Amino acid sequence: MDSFIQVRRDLHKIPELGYQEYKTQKYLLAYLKNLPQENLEIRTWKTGIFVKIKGQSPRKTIGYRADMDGLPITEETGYEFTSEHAGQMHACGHDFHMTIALGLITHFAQHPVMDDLVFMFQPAEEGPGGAEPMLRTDIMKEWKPDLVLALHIAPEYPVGTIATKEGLLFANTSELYIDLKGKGGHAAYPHLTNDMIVAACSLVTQLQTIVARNVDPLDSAVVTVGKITGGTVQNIIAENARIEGTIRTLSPESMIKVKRRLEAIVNGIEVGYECKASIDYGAMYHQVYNESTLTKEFMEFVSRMNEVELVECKEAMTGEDFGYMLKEIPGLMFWLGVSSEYGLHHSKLKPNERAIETAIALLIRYIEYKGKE
Ligand SMILES: CC(=O)N[C@@H](CCC[C@H](N)C(=O)O)C(=O)O
Repeated sequence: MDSFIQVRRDLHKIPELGYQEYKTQKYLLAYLKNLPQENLEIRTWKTGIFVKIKGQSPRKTIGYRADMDGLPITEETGYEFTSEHAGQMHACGHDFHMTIALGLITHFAQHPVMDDLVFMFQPAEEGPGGAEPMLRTDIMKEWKPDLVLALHIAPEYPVGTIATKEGLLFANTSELYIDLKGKGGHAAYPHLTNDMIVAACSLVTQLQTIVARNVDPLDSAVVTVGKITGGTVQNIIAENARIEGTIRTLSPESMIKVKRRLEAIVNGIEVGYECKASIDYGAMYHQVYNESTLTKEFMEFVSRMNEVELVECKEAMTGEDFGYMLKEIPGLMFWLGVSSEYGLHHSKLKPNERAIETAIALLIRYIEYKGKE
């Protein structure tokens, strides 16, 4: 198992943003080429990789997806194996997800398995999204799994915990980019300008009313602004401002309603501040919806294992483009407890590496169990 911890550390050092996972792909390919090749077929797609393992007497194909990209975060973990890429970090556990996939491939490249297995190393989960285009590839059409699995690390659960639920697990998401253009000028002559800093501040405040006043309190939604930029220097009134954020809803219908309300507010800003505004929704992810029968069966399987504790969790407002795979292929995603004081997307996230072994052991047994059906 120490070798997989080393793999995780190697991957942790080289985080790359969506569709720039060149070093990561190279590392994974070099690792895969060192495995016994008899039952293995490897194909690449952009910066992603498909790996097929031939089963002994396949009645179905089991898919497993691992995302590959890091985030634009400056790491502050203090790790000896800290990110070598300034301003980029594996702060969402994709180094774990890939290592666990390699652990499974390593095992099944050397031990017989009944069903065919297809592993997908997927770029750009954090954006702009790699799952949907990967689904449309000819490789995927040829190797399409009959069921598909994925996991996500969960800092809030102790190592040894597996958490999931039937139905909705992760929210619908949409990125949000709003550009405001007004009239800049001298800081001493505000009456001759349309200040986009003031417009942006007002817009951010008004956006908070969507969840507070337009979404049914028994439904749930999130409108988060994560970044504001604008202006040039302290004594010039800003001509431009940009707001970047994300919208989360529990249903695709609520997403449409939230966006209609948001557009009305942005129109109001245009009128009120005599400026121009443009909205770009960027990448949108379909909800992660766990297929009922498979999830029930998986949860029963996990609850029978002494080494792990099963938690039936609530849905979360996180997003995952794995939702697109689950829209077309029955399957499920689950949370893997990694016990970190700091959460996902935090510069100090330190997932406990013992969870790698938990996940590999669990999934080997589950895949073997599915082969006996
Ligand atoms: C598990 C997780 O943290 N996923 C990301 C997905 C990002 C989707 C997209 N870039 C957006 O911000 O809407 C998340 O932030 O939930």
